[in-house]
Amino acid sequence: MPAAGRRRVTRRLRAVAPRSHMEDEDCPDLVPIDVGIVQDSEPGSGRKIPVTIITGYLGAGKTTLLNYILTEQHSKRIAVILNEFGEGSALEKSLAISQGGELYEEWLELRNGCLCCSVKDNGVKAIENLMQKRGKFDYILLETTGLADPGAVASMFWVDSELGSDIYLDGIVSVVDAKHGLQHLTEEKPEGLVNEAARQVALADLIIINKTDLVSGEELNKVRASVRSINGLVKILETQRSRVDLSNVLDLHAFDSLSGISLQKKLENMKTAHAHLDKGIVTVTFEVLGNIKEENLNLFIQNLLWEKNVKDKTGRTMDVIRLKGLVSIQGKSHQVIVQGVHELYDLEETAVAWKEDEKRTNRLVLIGRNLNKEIIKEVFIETVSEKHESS
Ligand SMILES: Nc1nc2c(ncn2[C@@H]2O[C@H](COP(=O)(O)OP(=O)(O)OP(=O)(O)O)[C@@H](O)[C@H]2O)c(=O)[nH]1
Ligand SMILES: [Zn+2]
Repeated sequence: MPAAGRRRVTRRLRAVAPRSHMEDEDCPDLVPIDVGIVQDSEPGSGRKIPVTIITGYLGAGKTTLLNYILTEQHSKRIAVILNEFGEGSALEKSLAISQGGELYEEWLELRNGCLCCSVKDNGVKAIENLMQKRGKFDYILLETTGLADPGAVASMFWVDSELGSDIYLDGIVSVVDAKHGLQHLTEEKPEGLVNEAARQVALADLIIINKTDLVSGEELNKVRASVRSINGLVKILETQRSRVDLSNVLDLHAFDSLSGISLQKKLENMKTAHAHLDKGIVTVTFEVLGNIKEENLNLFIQNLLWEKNVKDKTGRTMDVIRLKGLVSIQGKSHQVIVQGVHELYDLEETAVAWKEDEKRTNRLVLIGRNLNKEIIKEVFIETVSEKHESS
């Protein structure tokens, strides 16, 4: 990999990251593609390429989903990065040759216009490699290893997206095994450890419950209910052999202001999940009327995500994995969308204007552990009503 062109995440951060994240040595930075001159002369080349992260527990059907997409006729030019960790039915045509300890991915061009390669790592290097083939594809699908934390991978793209990178994070899709998913999701982990399967569901913008051929309707209902109790916001599809309408997977715009309108509908229709007493991941949602100051909102979010000083009744830290919301910021005529993944978050004005006769309001959804709706709402009200001197 060329050292030239490497850039640290240091300026123009849209997604706000605490310092600890920025200094995280485990977080490989993406190499921005050198398109400077070409960009202006070639029509459409300035368009950013969406990346969808495909996650899901070991053997759930991620590779099956990507193979399906690769072999379907769909007039889309999709670059697919398969994770070859599991044996599965990965396209064996693709090669990953180890040379001097470094992996070199070979990209295969398929008959339907798609590109494919398989990798052993988290796939970020494969994307760098792929970007040298710009113009040959319009979309990137990235399979992560079954035990990966998709939040870490997502954060990399998200932070990078405003740094002149040519890609942006479109959404996180999680494949859940209908047969074994319930067992994975409800498995108790020692205190302090996160259940990876549940985390993948918590972070997802779309859930595909796969292998429905292996379960009864009753079992399927249980898996669906378990998924829903973890993530009250996510869209759920059910499949066999991961056969899914591509339009449901691509272009979710889950991380940009375009998702504001669909988020609004979801928030309005959302029923608050029952308060679970267990240690599992849950979704809580609350609404507070009024107009808030941006700096106060920042303070609230940073206390929650960075300082982690919001505790539940028993003193346990509320651990927020995913945060979404639509809020009313003083001085802004449009609704503002809040997005958070782990410690990164971002505020962006949407295209939806507050109507004159409309009550301005703030709706927030949090997915994570040890969340207590009443306490969070109280802390929110306290924080946004405090008079913090603005400069
Ligand atoms: N019965 C049944 N088997 C399926 C279905 N979808 C996938 N499989 C099988 O399940 C196994 C695992 O599928 P993969 O697509 O490799 O799963 P994966 O999530 O990529 O697995 P890892 O990469 O190892 O984590 C394969 O043998 C598939 O053929 C389905 O809908 N029904
Ligand atoms: Zn796989």
